[in-house]
Amino acid sequence: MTIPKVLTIAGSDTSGGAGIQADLKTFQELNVYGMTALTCVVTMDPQLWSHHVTPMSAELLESQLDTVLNGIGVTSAKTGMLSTVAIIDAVARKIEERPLEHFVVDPVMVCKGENEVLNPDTAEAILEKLVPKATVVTPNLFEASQLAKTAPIRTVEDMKNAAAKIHELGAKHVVIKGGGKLLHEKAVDLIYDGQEFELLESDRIETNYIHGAGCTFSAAITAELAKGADVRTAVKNAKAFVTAAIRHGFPINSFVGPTLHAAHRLYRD
Ligand SMILES: Nc1ncnc2c1ncn2[C@@H]1O[C@H](COP(=O)(O)OP(=O)(O)O)[C@@H](O)[C@H]1O
Ligand SMILES: Cc1ncc(COP(=O)(O)O)c(C=O)c1O
Ligand SMILES: [Mg+2]
Repeated sequence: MTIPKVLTIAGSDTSGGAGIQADLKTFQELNVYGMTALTCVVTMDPQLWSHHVTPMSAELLESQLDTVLNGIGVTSAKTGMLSTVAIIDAVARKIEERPLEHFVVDPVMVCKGENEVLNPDTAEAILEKLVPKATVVTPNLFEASQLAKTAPIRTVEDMKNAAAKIHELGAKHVVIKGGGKLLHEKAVDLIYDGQEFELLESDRIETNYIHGAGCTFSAAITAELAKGADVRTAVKNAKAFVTAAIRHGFPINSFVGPTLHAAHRLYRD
């Protein structure tokens, strides 16, 4: 049996629901072999749950990328939290040396529950260096407005406008996640391939337990692409996977609740 090999280039969420942990759990659920290149470690204050990000050195990240890209080989990779410009430069360089069949860029700029951009310099570097190489880029509403340099996105029309601008930056497919924040009764995501807009709608679930939903969604897209799906099918399957995971999200303390990565397997509702 051959199992597709995939790579996540992302940060460690010590609480286990987002970041590299969400990616690996998703890869496992979707029957692909997951490997990692760690960019940073995120820890939380036990009393206040404020986040602290400790970056890896760019050299250490490069060694991890060499291990996987040159020592093993993958067809599909995704990025998550990239904590410094040096790290983003290193990712861009390594991907240029060894082009991938599928490169999913999840342009993580914020953590849910935190209002500030992690680092404004990294937002610009992601836009310049990684988005042009992306098979799929998966911003949430805030990240889409940063990449497209538009006002806050509130409606489906705003999403379409931002998607067209992000496509012009060079991403082959743009997937903007409306999630729970759009002025809409459904959880709407938009796919744009430069030609056609397609809206994906699912029930909007009333819950606070959505930590790591974006990581889970982009990891599922990466896994589905690695198994041979076309982009639209991969995004649709990923949406079904993350919707089930959100439906069965659960609290792990008084601050945070992750999605349940096993939901698609445990509950078929
Ligand atoms: N309340 C919700 N109900 C149903 N789906 C949701 C909800 N919130 C987010 N989603 C979906 O989860 C996925 C991740 O979106 P989102 O949570 O906006 O990303 P991020 O975690 O990057 O902010 C998207 O497919 C989005 O539509
Ligand atoms: C390491 C890491 N990556 C990514 C994220 C973003 O998570 P989400 O999938 O909720 O956008 C977080 C949020 O805490 C994180 O800690
Ligand atoms: Mg996100």
